[in-house]
Amino acid sequence: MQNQQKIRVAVRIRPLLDHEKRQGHLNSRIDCNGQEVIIKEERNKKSYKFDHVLPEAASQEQVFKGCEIDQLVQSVIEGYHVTVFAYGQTGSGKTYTMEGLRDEEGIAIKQDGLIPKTIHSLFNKIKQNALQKDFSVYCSYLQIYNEKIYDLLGETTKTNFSVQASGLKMRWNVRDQFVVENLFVYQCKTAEEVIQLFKLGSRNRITASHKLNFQSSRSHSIFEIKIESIDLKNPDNFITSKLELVDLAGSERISITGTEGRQAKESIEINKSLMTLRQVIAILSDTNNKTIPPYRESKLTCLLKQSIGGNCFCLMIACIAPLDTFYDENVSTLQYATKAAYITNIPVKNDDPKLKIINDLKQQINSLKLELSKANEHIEFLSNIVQKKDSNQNMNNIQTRTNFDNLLQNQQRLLEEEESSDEDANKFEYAQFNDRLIDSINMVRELLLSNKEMREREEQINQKCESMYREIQFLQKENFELRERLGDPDQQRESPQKRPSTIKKNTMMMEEPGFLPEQVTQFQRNFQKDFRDTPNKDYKDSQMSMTNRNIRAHSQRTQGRQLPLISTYQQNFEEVQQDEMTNFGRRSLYQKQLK
Ligand SMILES: Nc1ncnc2c1ncn2[C@@H]1O[C@H](COP(=O)(O)OP(=O)(O)OP(=O)(O)O)[C@@H](O)[C@H]1O
Repeated sequence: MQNQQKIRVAVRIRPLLDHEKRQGHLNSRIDCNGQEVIIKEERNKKSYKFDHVLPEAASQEQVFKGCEIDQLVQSVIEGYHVTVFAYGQTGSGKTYTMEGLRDEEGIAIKQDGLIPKTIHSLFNKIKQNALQKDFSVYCSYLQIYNEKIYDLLGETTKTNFSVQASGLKMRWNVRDQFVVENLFVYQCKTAEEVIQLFKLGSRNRITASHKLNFQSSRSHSIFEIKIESIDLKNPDNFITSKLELVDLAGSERISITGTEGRQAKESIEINKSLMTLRQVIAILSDTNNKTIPPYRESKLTCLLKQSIGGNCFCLMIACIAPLDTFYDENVSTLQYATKAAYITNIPVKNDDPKLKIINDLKQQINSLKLELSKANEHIEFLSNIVQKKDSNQNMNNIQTRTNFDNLLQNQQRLLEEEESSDEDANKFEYAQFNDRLIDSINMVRELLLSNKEMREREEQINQKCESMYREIQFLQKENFELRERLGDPDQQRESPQKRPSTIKKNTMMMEEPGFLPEQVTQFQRNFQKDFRDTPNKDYKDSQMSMTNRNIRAHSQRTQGRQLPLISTYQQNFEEVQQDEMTNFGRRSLYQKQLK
């Protein structure tokens, strides 16, 4: 039975700010009681129930405890993906809730929000589990600004957008996930290192001032903490999980915020992506609606695909600025929060998929070995029976011969007297013994045969296992080389911003440039298929040897290929794609010639 989990929803109502009070704003329409948020409007009295409701007076600590974030951190430690995201209109307190109170430079300095508290909680739990597991922690931080993805810990700074003007690419991977390419990932040993990185990235995040918020986030941000854990007792037990902490940009009405020009364009992009998010939430919350959620329509929903309707534990924090003037926005936020609470996720433990297969195969091998040893025992047992019968018969023969002289006369007499009846009895006994012997031999034969089959199966599994180990080794080597390679530009670049010394890893996604043996076999099979009906054998042979030559040349070329520098990676990747296109073109040509 799969572990189904509804998205948990918390609503936080922020207090009226001093300047709002001075301007005469009031809250006469929104209140809360226990787990309920109450709309006090005369004609439209309504209450909404949520998992957690945090009233105006709730401190940051109370929000952290009230939302049971500690439990979510425990799930990450156990190997589940977790997402916490803040949602609400502009100025409703999302950044305050997630990061804390910001200073003028836009860095959270006081009243730590959920992100710093969660980081501390995570490292406390790592410490508690240190005797059972070895943990590694990696962080990355990105923002989606004007529908482009930027690395907040990479080259980009607020003033320097030319480096990543086109934004980072996103691609779909084999595990059914969207991943961002070339995103910097930093290994961190302590909570302080993670918080330092987080602050560094927050400083790079784009903010602007408008009528509703003097430090409004103009981008959606995703701070990701990836945890790898290895069981110390059983090192094959390798688990990776991630904790995503998301601060969305707030929806805004341009007529109220008074934004113009660049900021107005930002507002449009923010509203567009939030609209897609709302569509996804609406579709997923309605079990009768069979429409496919439009995840692909915005970068935000692509990256939140696993979190909303996927395999994560997810907490949504809906933020409310309870001013009467925001009545419509607040009702809309409450409605979407209610819908989100109907969405079912299926969290799964993230064992490494390759190791999972290897472990399964190992289990199969063990059970086959067990069966084999049982079968061997059977064979031995039956062989013993057959041998015993043989020796018994021999013994009988010897005895008969030894006593033959003594018994001869008596037997002769008895034989003469009862010749016919004795002969019948002996014949019957002999036939019975014969039958049993044949049965036993057949059984032994069957067992030998199944023994042989099992041996072959074991052999196959071993081979599969070996090839997977080889593949893992190859991937590890490639990963190591990438890390090494990424180390260089990092050291060479003189960054004005200090990063922790443990910066080690980069998730730059590399496509395998050479052919895998399976691909070669498949390619040759395709070739055979294409030329199956070609009458001209010489032509077929020459094409076949040309194909083989190309494959050999390609693999020599790609094996000797230097791994590309980050800057030339894209170019090399296109070159590999070009190679593959050429092969594809060649095959199409063969097919045309054939026709
Ligand atoms: N619970 C709270 N207590 C006191 N002040 C708060 C609270 N929540 C928010 N604020 C203040 O309200 C203002 C707006 O908050 P914040 O910037 O977090 O909103 P936001 O939802 O992130 O807005 P945007 O979407 O525009 O980025 C800030 O000055 C913040 O300090």
